[in-house]
Amino acid sequence: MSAAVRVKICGVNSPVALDAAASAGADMLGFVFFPPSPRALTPADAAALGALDTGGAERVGLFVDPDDDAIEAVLAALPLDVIQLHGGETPERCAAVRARFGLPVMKALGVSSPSDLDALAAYAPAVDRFLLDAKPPAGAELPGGNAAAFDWSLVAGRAVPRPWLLAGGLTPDNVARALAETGAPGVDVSSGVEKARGVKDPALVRAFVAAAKGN
Ligand SMILES: O=C(O)c1ccccc1NCC(=O)[C@H](O)[C@H](O)COP(=O)(O)O
Repeated sequence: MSAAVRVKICGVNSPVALDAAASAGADMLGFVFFPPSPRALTPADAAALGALDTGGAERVGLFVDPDDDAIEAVLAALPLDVIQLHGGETPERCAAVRARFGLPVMKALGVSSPSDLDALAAYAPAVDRFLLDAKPPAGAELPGGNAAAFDWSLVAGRAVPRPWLLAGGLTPDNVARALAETGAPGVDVSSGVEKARGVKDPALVRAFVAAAKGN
């Protein structure tokens, strides 16, 4: 029997969203610390959410090319279980963040061609997990969370040297097919469970987790 699919709901930015994801059985809750995002939290917002029960889900803090002070400020407000780096961080920077904060690092890599996966080998010693995502479409304002999918055949059956999540354009309607076609051990979603940009829909969150976990 294959291991249970791990599910991350990203862009959790309200008590309603947190409760929906936690009660649906999400394994990871993503908190965005990138001010231009409509999903972004301030450290004060994070402190309020940090008081809520995650139901055992890991708290993942998402940063884009952060300096150490930015991560410090968040950690002072909200204990994190994982740091997601979603910018142009080098393997050396990922290793430095992991050493400085003593937390697992999940590195997001954009995928649009086979050669993008060559970077996995260089990052593997420096990180604990990968998130394989679509590259931002032309003109996008955000490096992620754009409801854009990539060609799943690029990662189908691929030996990824760390636990990983498939991301980009997933929805309750396509996640089971994405898992079947790629063999990914886990999935990440943001836009596909929103009723408006930056606003999670509890019913879509429940439907996504159920579809990903085969319930
Ligand atoms: O979601 C954001 O607002 C965001 C902002 C800046 C960098 C990354 C961001 N999201 C990264 C994620 O992990 C998303 O969940 C991932 O890109 C998938 O997004 P979507 O295609 O919208 O499901």
